[in-house]
Amino acid sequence: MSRKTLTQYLVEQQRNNNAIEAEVRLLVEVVSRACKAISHAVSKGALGGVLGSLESENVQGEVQKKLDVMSNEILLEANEWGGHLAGMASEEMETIHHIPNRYPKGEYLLLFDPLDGSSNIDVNVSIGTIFSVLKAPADISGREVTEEDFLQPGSQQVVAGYAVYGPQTMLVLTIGNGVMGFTLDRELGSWVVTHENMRVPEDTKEFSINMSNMRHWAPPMRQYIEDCLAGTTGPMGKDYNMRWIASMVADVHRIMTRGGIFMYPWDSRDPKKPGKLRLMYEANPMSFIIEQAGGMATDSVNRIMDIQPTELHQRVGVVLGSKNEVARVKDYCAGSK
Ligand SMILES: O=P(O)(O)OC[C@H]1O[C@](O)(COP(=O)(O)O)[C@@H](O)[C@@H]1O
Ligand SMILES: [Mg+2]
Ligand SMILES: [Mg+2]
Repeated sequence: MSRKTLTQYLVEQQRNNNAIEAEVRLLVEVVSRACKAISHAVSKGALGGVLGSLESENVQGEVQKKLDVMSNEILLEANEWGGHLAGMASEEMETIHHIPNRYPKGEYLLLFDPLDGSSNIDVNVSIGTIFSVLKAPADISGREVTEEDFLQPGSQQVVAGYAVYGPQTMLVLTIGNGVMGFTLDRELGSWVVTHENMRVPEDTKEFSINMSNMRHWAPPMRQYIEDCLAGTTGPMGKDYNMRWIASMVADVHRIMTRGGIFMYPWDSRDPKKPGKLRLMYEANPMSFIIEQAGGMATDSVNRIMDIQPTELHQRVGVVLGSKNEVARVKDYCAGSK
């Protein structure tokens, strides 16, 4: 039995289910093609000269890896030509990217973290790409797109997805009616449906957090982890396992597959920042995917997708994954434990 490809799935969603517009379908096709090209570059490693850092820093003051910049360029170039977009924004660019005037302006906005998990590139551990699609305001055809147009809460997302470049290359996608997983068939050159209707188990015994920051966390977060570590002898009454890959894409993908809770909370190293991860390129798309799979995503207390962004590169605390465990952390952080 031959399996469905991404293209067949998207056509079906457009024609039979009316779940997406033609423009969105084409946009997802273009982004997924760009992810294939990134996957190809990633897999060449040292042979393709893609490892290592550049001299440059991005807007967040982080040293850019060669692959951060290459992946950004691949996504920009692919979507300028065929993306049906009004504009793009990326973790790696200070401000928004206008679509050159010579092309008809589309109605959508694309945001991405071109290469997530940069610290894992040179050590051959899973990395990925995260993306989010928003609808531009209705008057966009008559004017230039602005940064303001992108500042929409995550609940407005039309599509979110990630590609994970691991032992297998996978694309995980939501268009707002559940979550589908596709595996890249390198012989065919196609994304093939392999994980239908992905669901996050409601309960878990596995947490994911960078434990080296423990002394910097707020007391309720420390307490929650201490209670997890106490296992069967503590208030949770169960033993927990821990995983931290340090690529959000890979950690979230594990949670999408077998459940778990992922946390990058506020910490006192840089107290003015609400968190390390970026709302528009990381937290919102992952929250949309997790919620569509039956999970929950908060900044520790509030729903991430309800946050009204005030800046393009805004940061946020992130607690997401198995619903009942995320709710438990919320109880700790809201002061009820
Ligand atoms: O190195 P730390 O502090 O554990 O942080 C790891 C986190 O940082 C990130 O790598 C940030 O993403 P970028 O690589 O896109 O900057 C997340 O993917 C990951 O969860
Ligand atoms: Mg990232
Ligand atoms: Mg990145």
